[in-house]
Amino acid sequence: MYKYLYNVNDPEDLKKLDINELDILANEIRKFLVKSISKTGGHLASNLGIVELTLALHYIFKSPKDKIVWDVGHQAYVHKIITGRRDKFDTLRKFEGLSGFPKRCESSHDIFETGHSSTSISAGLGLAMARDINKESHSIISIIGDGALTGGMAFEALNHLGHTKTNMIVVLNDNEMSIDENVGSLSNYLLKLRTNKAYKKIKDEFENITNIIPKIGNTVYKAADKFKDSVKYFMSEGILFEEMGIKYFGPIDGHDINELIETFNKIKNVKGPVLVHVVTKKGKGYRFAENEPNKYHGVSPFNVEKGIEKSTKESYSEVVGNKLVSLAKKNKKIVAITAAMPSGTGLNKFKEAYPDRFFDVGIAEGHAVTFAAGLAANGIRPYFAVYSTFLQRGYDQIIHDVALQNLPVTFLLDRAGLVGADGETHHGVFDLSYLNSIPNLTVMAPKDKLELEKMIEFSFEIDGPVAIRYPRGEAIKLKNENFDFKLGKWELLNQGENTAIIAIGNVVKNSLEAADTLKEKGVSPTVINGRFLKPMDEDILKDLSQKYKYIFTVEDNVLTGGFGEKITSVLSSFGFKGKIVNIALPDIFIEHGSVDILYNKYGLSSEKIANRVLNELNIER
Ligand SMILES: Cc1ncc(C[n+]2csc(CCOP(=O)(O)OP(=O)(O)O)c2C)c(N)n1
Ligand SMILES: CC(=O)[C@@H](O)[C@H](O)COP(=O)(O)O
Ligand SMILES: [Mg+2]
Repeated sequence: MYKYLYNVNDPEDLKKLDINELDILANEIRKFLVKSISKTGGHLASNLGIVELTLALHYIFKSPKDKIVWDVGHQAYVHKIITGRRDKFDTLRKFEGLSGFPKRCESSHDIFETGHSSTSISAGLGLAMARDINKESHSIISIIGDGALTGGMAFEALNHLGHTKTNMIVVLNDNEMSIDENVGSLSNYLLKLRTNKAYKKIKDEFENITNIIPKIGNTVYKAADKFKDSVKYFMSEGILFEEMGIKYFGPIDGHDINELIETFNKIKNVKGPVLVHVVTKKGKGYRFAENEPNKYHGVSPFNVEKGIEKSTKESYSEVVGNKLVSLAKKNKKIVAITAAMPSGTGLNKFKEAYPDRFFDVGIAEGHAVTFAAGLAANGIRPYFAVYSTFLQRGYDQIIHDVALQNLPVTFLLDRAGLVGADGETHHGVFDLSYLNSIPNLTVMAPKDKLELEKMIEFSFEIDGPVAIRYPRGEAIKLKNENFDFKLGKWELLNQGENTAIIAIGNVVKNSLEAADTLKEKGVSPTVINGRFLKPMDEDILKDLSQKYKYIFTVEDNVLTGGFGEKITSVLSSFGFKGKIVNIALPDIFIEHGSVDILYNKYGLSSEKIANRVLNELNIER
């Protein structure tokens, strides 16, 4: 089935192939990607689009001496395939398997680890500066997508790069898509560059001229630069990158392997910072992904012939989207904000229903937070739906721009807790800790769908900042519902004796199940839904401290600074003499793998919670 794929075990093997053979290899890689990812799940469309670009980079540069730095890293599968990891693709994103992102422990070709967006130019510049300090000689190539380029860090890095005049290559992989449609004025600017044929033609002619002039010292380069400058001023309203001191090359066809190789060959020795603008098609070669690249950005296993079939399960993100739409119908001041994740956060429905009250700011979480603060300072009620892990980008802004002024901004923290296959970079396991210490902020976590809806309604009644965190995946409905919902008041789910389990959010379910198991062993724990992290229910805690010998806390957050540690400190202030056991995630970065496997490994499954209680109580299992 494959003629060349299995012959490439190292980038050097590419160099034995001619252009036609590389083209055939590109098609084989696409087939392999579709077949393999349809079984494991993973990031499909971005990788299908970047095949020729990856081959050309590895063809011209000599990795790992030359350093290839991926932005976000979700599009590094082709790079993994040709750097000796092809045969591990059946383990992709599975527990103890290949990571979905670059990982230094996996290969010397993975220079810099990622998962979050817009880091590649900063990291590349750091590598380049270190190279210069160390007096080494190699190329640094950062590959950034048009979506990732909307992130503030990328601009900060370009600003720095142009100023330093360091030798470094930025490859802009422009497929006109973020996960969803790309947004912003920069995206419009790239469109202009892509479609400005006249500019491209003159630039091509300019490049032809410079190629035939004998290159004597620096003089010709300088003259050519000057000429290029004048063309630039004549033809364009101002080329952003050139104005920043970065030489712009492109746009070039990212599926024409010959053009890519020629371009990289030409620019590899150009002095100073260079940006190569490459135009690609997201989802290239697989009909379904080409037609709906957003749907095929990140996929679960699917049928190759039929494509992805619609899930019948309702996710927490959908619950949020629907609830916000209904709330916004009644309250005209409600607006919704996303940082480039309208589908992921369930805000697409809001976008359709209220396009004028919906804002996609691009991959710009920090900006989104302060933008929300500005809206709130002028009487609007913003709801910013964002993945827990990405809100880490807006931490100072939450403190400085929102909480300090006690502004009514609601943060909807999606993908809180363990997310599974994306691993270390994407688990939302720090939010309870990082939000806990912020004054004025109310922090809640629902145990299920109905409580999440209630919390969203409730947040509108609070005249100050609110954060609600909820997990990735299917929204569950538990039996116990007590909507006597008051600020800072917890919910008693199960009245027991001697022992209490206080759980927050997604692990309330596991704690209830653990209590059922424990009953069979003669232990009857009280189970409490600790729905508010902040403020805490000190009345319940006081009561427990007087009546109970053992108190267990359960959270899908790191132990340090989280729910359990806070309860421990409140209980000790009440002079609690019994034993407190905090069940939480350890002080390490949690690897990728299914949530069930990770819950089991880290003691958060119902079985592991029950066993822990029995162990502490010295009761045989
Ligand atoms: C800080 C941060 N916010 C959001 C995301 C989610 N995210 C992952 S990939 C992506 C789109 C990236 O678009 P682009 O760089 O153009 O790459 P493409 O998938 O189009 O190849 C987004 C928004 C992220 N990884 N990091
Ligand atoms: C690479 C990235 O950050 C996103 O594509 C992320 O993997 C999406 O995660 P979900 O599948 O949870 O939406
Ligand atoms: Mg893109």
